Amino acid sequence: YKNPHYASGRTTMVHLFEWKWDDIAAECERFLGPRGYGGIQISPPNENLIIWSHQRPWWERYQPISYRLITRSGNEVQFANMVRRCNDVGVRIYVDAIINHMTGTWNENTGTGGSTANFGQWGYPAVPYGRNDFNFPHCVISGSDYGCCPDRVRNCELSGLKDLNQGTEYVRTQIVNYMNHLISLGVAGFRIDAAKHMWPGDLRVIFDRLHNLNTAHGFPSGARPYIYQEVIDLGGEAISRDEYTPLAAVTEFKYGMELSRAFQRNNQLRWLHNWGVGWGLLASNDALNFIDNHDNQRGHGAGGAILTYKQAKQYKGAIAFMLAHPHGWPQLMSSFAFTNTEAGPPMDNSGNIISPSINSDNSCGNGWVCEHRWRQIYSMVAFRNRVGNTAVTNWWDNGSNQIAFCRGNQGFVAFNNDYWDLNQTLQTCLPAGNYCDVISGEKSGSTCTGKRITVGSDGRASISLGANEYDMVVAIHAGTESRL
Ligand SMILES: O=C(NCCCOc1c(-c2ccc(O)c(O)c2)oc2cc(O)cc(O)c2c1=O)[C@@H]1CCCN1C(=O)/C=C/c1ccc(O)c(O)c1
Repeated sequence: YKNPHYASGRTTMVHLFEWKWDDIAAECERFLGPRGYGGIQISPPNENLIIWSHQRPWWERYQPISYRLITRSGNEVQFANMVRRCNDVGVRIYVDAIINHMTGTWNENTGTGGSTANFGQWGYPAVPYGRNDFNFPHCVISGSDYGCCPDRVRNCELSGLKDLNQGTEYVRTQIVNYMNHLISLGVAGFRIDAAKHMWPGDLRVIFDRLHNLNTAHGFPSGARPYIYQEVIDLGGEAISRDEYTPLAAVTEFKYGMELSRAFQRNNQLRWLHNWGVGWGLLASNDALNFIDNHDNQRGHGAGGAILTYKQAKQYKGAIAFMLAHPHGWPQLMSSFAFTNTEAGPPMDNSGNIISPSINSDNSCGNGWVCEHRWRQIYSMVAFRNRVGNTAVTNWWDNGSNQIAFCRGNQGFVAFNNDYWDLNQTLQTCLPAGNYCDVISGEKSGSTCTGKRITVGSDGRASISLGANEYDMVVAIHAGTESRL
């Protein structure tokens, strides 16, 4: 369950938060496929409760009312079409699976597919679920439970959401059928939302009943779904992510928390020379890493001040480091712009999501940020694809916030987060020749729109990175995007 099954040469997933299925299919064909992205995490495709009382908040999609594939992102036909078109261009689809709970209790009780529910009776007729399918006695998790009481964290309601009992055969069957239906449609795996709130033993039973991936979508026979479990664990809680790593991969919230600290100068970059398990991070193959995600980019997630698109220069620096460093499997966030942390995606006054527009400079409009279309970010995806599993070598730093390192003889990257310029002749480990810096520009024919870097026969090059430049990174590699 720890292999993403990316098409060969691809390494990186992007979370297209709240995108519609037709728009994702188009983005696979016009951008993500050609640019070498490996996969997409999509928003929950199952029917969710409509919550107008909070103006359709982003978190209404985390309140299931059934497992029917009908949401504001589209219906089952559009879902299947998206998976087919993305797999056909080498881009995998991972489903955000909300299997811990159903809805909270609201005045509104209609779902995005028209299903209704009876919250007071724990009645979800569109599944169907009834009172016996939920944990008993009724209890709600309180803040102090996280530190003392694993049973309550698993058996009580998370923020008032009806808490399913995955210990019964009936509930397991409903969940497994939902996930196997998605596998039959060609998805490559799942994010298990709120995994901390479910018993590892129940999850193991559920995972082991999942079918192999669908070979008609290009997966090798016998391929198991890629599963990454959302376990927010920054330490100090009774439940540890180590209970979940024997099962499948786990979201590594420490990754983004520590890199956000470092790139905001609360830690010197030089300390990143041993980035990895030396920092208390999960083992590389167990870790799904990210700088920000849909929850902590809104500040109520774990870990304090997380870098987001709003702090663009530092954010691109942290993203570049994540993509340049071999540790773990990276996930990029692709957001809609927000100031209100409850707000849902751009929508018309009937509540329909407005599609991203694509500007002439390839950026997005209509309120979509499209970080995955930022040159500095997609260029580092190509860098990561190129350098493969080569090792970090020739680490250099200035004892402060200027660092540089090689990836085998395939790539070289340098960072300057000091208040003074970086001007050094450094070992790039690359073959002699001329390279375009893929951060300040890109290769255009036989010229560079940004910096041009000449590597000598000794592999050394003169690297300059001003403290006040637009970006704090220089990156060159042996691939066609950089090498002249
Ligand atoms: O203040 C809120 N919630 C209480 C504090 C956050 O607790 C939640 C956590 C949570 C937070 C921290 C933890 O350590 C933890 O174990 C769980 O996970 C969820 C997962 C869901 O599928 C749906 C939810 O409503 C939540 C949730 O409310 C607002 C209003 C309701 C949704 N929500 C939110 O803030 C929604 C947050 C949310 C939604 C989806 C997620 O995947 C997620 O990680 C967080």
